[in-house]
Amino acid sequence: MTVEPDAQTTATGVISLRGATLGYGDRILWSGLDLDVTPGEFVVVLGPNGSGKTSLLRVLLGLQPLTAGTVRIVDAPPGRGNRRIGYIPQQRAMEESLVMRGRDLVGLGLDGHRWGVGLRGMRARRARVDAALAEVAAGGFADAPVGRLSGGEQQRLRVAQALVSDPEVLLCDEPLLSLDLANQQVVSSLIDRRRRTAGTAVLFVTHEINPVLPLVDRVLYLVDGRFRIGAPDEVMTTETLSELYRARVDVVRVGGQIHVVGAQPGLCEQPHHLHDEEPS
Ligand SMILES: Nc1ncnc2c1ncn2[C@@H]1O[C@H](COP(=O)(O)OP(=O)(O)OP(=O)(O)O)[C@@H](O)[C@H]1O
Repeated sequence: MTVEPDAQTTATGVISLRGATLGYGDRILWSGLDLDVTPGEFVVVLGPNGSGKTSLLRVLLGLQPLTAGTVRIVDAPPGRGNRRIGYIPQQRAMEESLVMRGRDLVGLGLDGHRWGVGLRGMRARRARVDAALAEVAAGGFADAPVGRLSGGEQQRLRVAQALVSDPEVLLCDEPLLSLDLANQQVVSSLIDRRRRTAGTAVLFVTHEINPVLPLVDRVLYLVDGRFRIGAPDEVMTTETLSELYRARVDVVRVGGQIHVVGAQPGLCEQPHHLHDEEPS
């Protein structure tokens, strides 16, 4: 007798979606999504405003149920407060009046009970926080009130908070937004180092692929209920994106960067200075 394997036994990824559909009321954001993200893989999620990128992260965080299909993340259905999942929320400046120290912010990423009570537990916890701070080179400002730190410094602390529990999956929602180029590089190389050294799988929502392009293994591109998944060279082409957008979209490569011209607002690069380049 042949036994049909179920979604659980066939799952090969630390993130695994099968026939996943998400809609709000009559509106379907995406449907029939099959995706396995393997340990150490860097998957970027792209798409115009409102295409359902953040909603995908909310599903994986257990904050939003699927309309149909199945989802598993680190061997379990999504649930709140799972320390095997690190999450970097959208970059927002913290209140200037926020007096919490950086090291306390990072400590919020740790489970209380895992470190035990008493002096030994406190020491172990502190050592873990110190290690996370060192990993993002934030030791120098760890005791300052976070409200007084620069956007880049705050973002390094958010990365440390997401990584302090040694997660197997890192979910990032536009973590480079409003960072300057130097800090974009700092933050993306921190994330890259973690997935290379610890095998943490990364799902990275962004509007701008170029700052992370050298790191990307696969792209999940969502447009108006449709999607494509594949290597950047497969997905980021004039043909594929025109098909997805159902309109002419030119993908132009300039100096190792990818520019998308003619798509809906919210994704496009500036379309100027690109006219002489060959679409790929
Ligand atoms: N709880 C909800 N109820 C109804 N509609 C919702 C809910 N949450 C999100 N939406 C809608 O779903 C759509 C997708 O939202 P989502 O935030 O996932 O998009 P996104 O791709 O991350 O967009 P952006 O690039 O603008 O951040 C939006 O139109 C949003 O208004």
